[in-house]
Amino acid sequence: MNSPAVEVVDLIKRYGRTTAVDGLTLSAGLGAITAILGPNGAGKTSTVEICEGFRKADGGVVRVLGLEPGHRDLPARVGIMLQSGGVPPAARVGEWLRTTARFYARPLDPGTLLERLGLTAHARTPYRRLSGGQQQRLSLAGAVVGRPELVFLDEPTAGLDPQARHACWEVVEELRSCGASVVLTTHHMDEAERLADHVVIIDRGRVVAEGSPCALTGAERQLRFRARPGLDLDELLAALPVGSTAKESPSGHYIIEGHVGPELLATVTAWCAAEGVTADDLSVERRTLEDVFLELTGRELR
Ligand SMILES: Nc1ncnc2c1ncn2[C@@H]1O[C@H](COP(=O)(O)OP(=O)(O)OP(=O)(O)O)[C@@H](O)[C@H]1O
Repeated sequence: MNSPAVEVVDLIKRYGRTTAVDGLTLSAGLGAITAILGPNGAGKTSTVEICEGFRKADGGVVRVLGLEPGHRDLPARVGIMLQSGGVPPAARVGEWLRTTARFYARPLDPGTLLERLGLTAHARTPYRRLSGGQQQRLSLAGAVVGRPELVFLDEPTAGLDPQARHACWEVVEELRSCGASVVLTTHHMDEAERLADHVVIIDRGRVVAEGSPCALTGAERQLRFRARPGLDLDELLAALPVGSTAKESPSGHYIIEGHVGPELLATVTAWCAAEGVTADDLSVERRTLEDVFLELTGRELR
């Protein structure tokens, strides 16, 4: 069997008294997109930067394409997109990407990549004059131009407009279809749901759940609707089949879980009618990855 693209076992990283990564174990499959999710400060960047060879671990084992991070063969095989920086401020967009491409044996065409990421008109612009989103797109181009076997993307679409996010997703999906492995961190649950084959949720330096987006969200469905805040949910629950749950979160948004079928739907709408409540946006949906994420990691700010 092929070994994974990235394997992390019992990883520990401390900064003084802070244990940022606390016995974390994960593996990112070959040819797959693995998304690492977690609240601020969960240890995502620390973990990824250890895999990239930028930081030293305090314990555990990490293998990247079967090699130790920092191994001299890795730069030619691995692309890295950092959260910021990585391009000299005075470097002109087109020139920098062409120069970067020359380090690799079989690079992608820099001009095509600039076109795909909407940077052609800025080819002669120095990096420091680009907007934040344009800088981000150039960093992505730099990470993939060498046709890497594995690419690490740290929050690749943070701060990008919707058009740029979609362009970025297409580039990442194309990488996978060419057989590359992708490890990305993100705070966008929709991004993970759309792109990832495997999602790893980490909190306080440990893995709290992992699986495909479908496996994590499960087959269970929810009934959701909007109505005036403060409905009497105990009364509604009394009318619902045993085993149902009802919550208002946030104010004026209601979520009913349990055996969501025609009977439950009819009961909820009949109850609303009897109470003179108009249920807006009534829908039956699967739980989202965001629901699962908040359940696992809580709602307090970090
Ligand atoms: N260089 C550092 N020195 C001291 N503490 C650090 C350092 N880098 C990170 N930390 C701490 O380690 C913990 C994990 O940080 P890390 O950046 O890995 O989290 P993260 O999941 O990437 O967060 P975010 O989503 O906010 O980017 C945090 O408590 C952070 O304050």
